[in-house]
Amino acid sequence: MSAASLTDAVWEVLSHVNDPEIHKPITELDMVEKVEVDEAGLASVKVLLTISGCPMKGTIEHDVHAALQGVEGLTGLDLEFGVMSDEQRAELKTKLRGGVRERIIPFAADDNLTQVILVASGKGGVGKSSVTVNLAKALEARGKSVGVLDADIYGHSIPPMLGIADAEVTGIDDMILPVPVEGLKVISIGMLKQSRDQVIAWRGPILDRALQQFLADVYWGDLDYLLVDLPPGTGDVAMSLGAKLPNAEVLVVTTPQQAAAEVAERAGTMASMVDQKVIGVVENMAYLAAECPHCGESHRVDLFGSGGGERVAEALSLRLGYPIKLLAQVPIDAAVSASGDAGVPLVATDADRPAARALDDLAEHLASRRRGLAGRKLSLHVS
Ligand SMILES: Nc1ncnc2c1ncn2[C@@H]1O[C@H](COP(=O)(O)OP(=O)(O)OP(=O)(O)O)[C@@H](O)[C@H]1O
Repeated sequence: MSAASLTDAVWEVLSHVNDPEIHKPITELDMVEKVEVDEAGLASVKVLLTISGCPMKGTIEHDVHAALQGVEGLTGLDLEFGVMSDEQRAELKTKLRGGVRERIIPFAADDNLTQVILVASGKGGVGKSSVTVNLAKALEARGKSVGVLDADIYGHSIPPMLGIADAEVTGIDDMILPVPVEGLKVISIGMLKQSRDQVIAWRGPILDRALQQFLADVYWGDLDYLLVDLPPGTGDVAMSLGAKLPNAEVLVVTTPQQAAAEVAERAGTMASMVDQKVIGVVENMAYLAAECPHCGESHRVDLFGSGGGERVAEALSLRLGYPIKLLAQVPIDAAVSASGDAGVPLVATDADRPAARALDDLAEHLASRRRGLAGRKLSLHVS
C-alpha cells in the first residue's frame, strides 16, 4: 500500500478512537494534529491533549496503539503528545456546546430530549441514593445513556456507591467533564470539595451558583436520562433546581413509616410549587422477607409499618390533581447496603434478589413510558 493510502487508513482507524471522557472520536474533537506515514510504513501521529497532565493520557495512548495494530502495512508507530492551545480549547468547548459560545443549561432548552428525574425524599436515610444508583444502572443496562448528578450537599453518597469515592473531576478550562463509571457519567457536589471530610455548608446564592455550574458547565453529551439525587427535604436545592429545570420530573422516595410518609408528601408538594411533575412514589425498605422458624417458609414482616408509599401516592394525587402511583416497593435487604459499600449497584451484581428486581422493574416502567409534550413548557416565538 502506498504511504498516502496508509495515511488515509490511519485517519480512518483513529476516527474510531474515542476520548475516554468526552466519548467522541479524537479526530472529531480535533485532537489529532498530525498523521504521517513514510515509505517504510512508519506512522508518526501527534495527539493533542485538552490539558497538560491529562489523566486520560495513558488510556488514549493505549487505545491509539491498539487501533493502529489493525492497519495492515504499518511497520511501526511514533506517537507524540502535545497540549491544545487556548484557542484550540475554546473552539473545542464551542463545538461541544453545539456551536454555542455562552453557557446554557441544555436540559432547560425547548429542544431538550433528556428526561431529567429528580429523586427526592422528605427525610434523610430513606434510601434515595440507593434508589438513584440502582435506577441509573438498570436504565444503562437497557442501552440508555445516563448521567447522575449528586446534588445532595449533606450526604453526597453517590460516588462511594459507584466505586469512585476518590475520583476527581477534570475539565477543559471552565468546562467540567463528568467521571465515567462504565456507561454512566457521574458528577457529585462532593467532588468540588478540597478534601473528603470537608463539610459543605453552602446556602442561597453560593449553592445556586454551584448547581448552575453542574448543569451548564458540565459536558454531559447526549443523555437519555439525567438522574439528580436531591438532598432530603424541601430546601434551597429543590427551589433552585425548580427554576433551572422547569421540565424535570420528580420521583418521591419514602419508607412505610407514617412520619416519613408525611414529610415525603411535603417534598412532593414542593415539586408542584416549582411546577415540576411528580411521576411516582417509591416505597423503600417496604418489608423484610424473613424465613419462618416454624414452617420454614418466607414471610413478609412489615418492620417499619405498612402503607406509607400508598398513602403518599394517594395524598399527592389528591393534592396535585393528577394520578400519582406507587411505582415500586423495595424490600429491606442487607445486600442493598453491602452493594452500596462495595461500590457496585445491586441490580448489576445480584439481579435476582427481590430488591434488585423491584428496582429493575421501576427502571423498566420509566424506560417504557411514552412521554408526550403534554404538560411540558414550550416557549412560543411570535414574529
Ligand atoms: N432496601 C434497603 N435495604 C437495606 N438497606 C438499605 C435499603 N435501602 C437503603 N439501604 C441502606 O440505608 C442507608 C441509607 O440509604 P441511602 O444513603 O441510599 O439513603 P438516602 O436517603 O440517600 O440518605 P441521605 O439522606 O443520607 O442522602 C444506607 O446504608 C443504605 O445502604
